[in-house]
Amino acid sequence: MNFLLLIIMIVIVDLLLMLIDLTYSILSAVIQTILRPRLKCIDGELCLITGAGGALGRLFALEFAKEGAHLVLWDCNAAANEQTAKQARELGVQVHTYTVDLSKRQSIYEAADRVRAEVGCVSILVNNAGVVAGRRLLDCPDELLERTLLVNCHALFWMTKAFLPQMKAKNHGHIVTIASALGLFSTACDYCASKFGAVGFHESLTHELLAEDLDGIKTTLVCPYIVDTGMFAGCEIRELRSLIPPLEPLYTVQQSMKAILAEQQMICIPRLMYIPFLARALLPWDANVATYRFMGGDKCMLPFIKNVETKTTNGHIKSS
Ligand SMILES: NC(=O)C1=CN([C@@H]2O[C@H](COP(=O)(O)OP(=O)(O)OC[C@H]3O[C@@H](n4cnc5c(N)ncnc54)[C@H](OP(=O)(O)O)[C@@H]3O)[C@@H](O)[C@H]2O)C=CC1
Ligand SMILES: CC1=C(/C=C/C(C)=C/C=C/C(C)=C/C=O)C(C)(C)CCC1
Repeated sequence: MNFLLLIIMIVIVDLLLMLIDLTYSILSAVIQTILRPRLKCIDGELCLITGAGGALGRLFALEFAKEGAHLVLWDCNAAANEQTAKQARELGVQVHTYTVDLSKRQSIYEAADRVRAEVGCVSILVNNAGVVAGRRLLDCPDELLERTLLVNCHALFWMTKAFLPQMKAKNHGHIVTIASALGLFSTACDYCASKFGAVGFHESLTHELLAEDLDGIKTTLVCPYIVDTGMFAGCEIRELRSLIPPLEPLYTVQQSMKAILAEQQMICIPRLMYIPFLARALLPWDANVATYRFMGGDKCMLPFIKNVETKTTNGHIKSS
């Protein structure tokens, strides 16, 4: 009887402590939103960015360079990657480039070994590379569907397995996942499943680090809406699109940088994207379908898919 009482007391005390933690977390999140959070210094840190030859990857590289971080840039497109490296070197930081195919696990592990031997310990990892097939499910070759999952989702596992051990050894590091608003709510596109996977990976990794009390290793999840980089050229919602225009690439990266340097857990860009995310969880399915239809979210990928089809017919689109 006394033992049962003791257990109940412990649970009540734990519950009270949890409620204090919960209130503190909500209050500090509100205060962080209102006040300017303190940004950490990353001068001299080694930052690896994947997809660094692409639009957002290049801007991330330049922003990290401005903060004084040395760079390791990965991309499958060597020429574009070198172009990013050239611009970053002009900012006075050391830059090392690697041509890596992120859809191949072995290629990731081999490049990671080379980085460790040739450059040193990566302390900031920005998993930015991403692809989309942009076809209707039944029209899409299996290899392209597979590539979306390999690059946008599986690669996150291999990258983390390759670079987390050194971060753990020092209890110091930061792993950034560039996912998407389409990792929080979906529309008709092969890409969504891979980005949902990326969000799930980020969350479970974060829980694992917390459970091991590795509080020196931070994680940040970035979930942008459409960014004007060309990756989703044609994707649009109905006439109301001026309410939610595509994001400027530089704005997207600067907002992401603020979140990373503030060691923020997650950022939706723009904040408006929290609404469909919450609606997905709170409203019945049919209510969500009604809002999708009203906003044009149900068919937003059709013009993009048409674009891809046209380019494919003209032979401009790469299939791997
Ligand atoms: N643009 C948008 O609307 C949004 C983008 N995002 C995410 O942001 C990230 C960056 O997007 P963005 O800059 O627009 O895209 P880009 O296509 O401009 O850049 C992606 C880069 O990754 C490279 N890459 C593709 N596949 C591989 C691979 N297998 N191995 C190594 N590198 C590869 C690409 O090379 P190559 O050009 O040769 O294929 C390219 O240089 C992606 O994760 C994307 O999903 C999130 C929200 C919105
Ligand atoms: C579905 C949907 C919307 C449209 C979202 C779109 C068009 C997102 C595109 C995101 C992209 C391209 C991300 C890339 O990573 C609204 C109108 C916001 C709200 C209703 C539900």
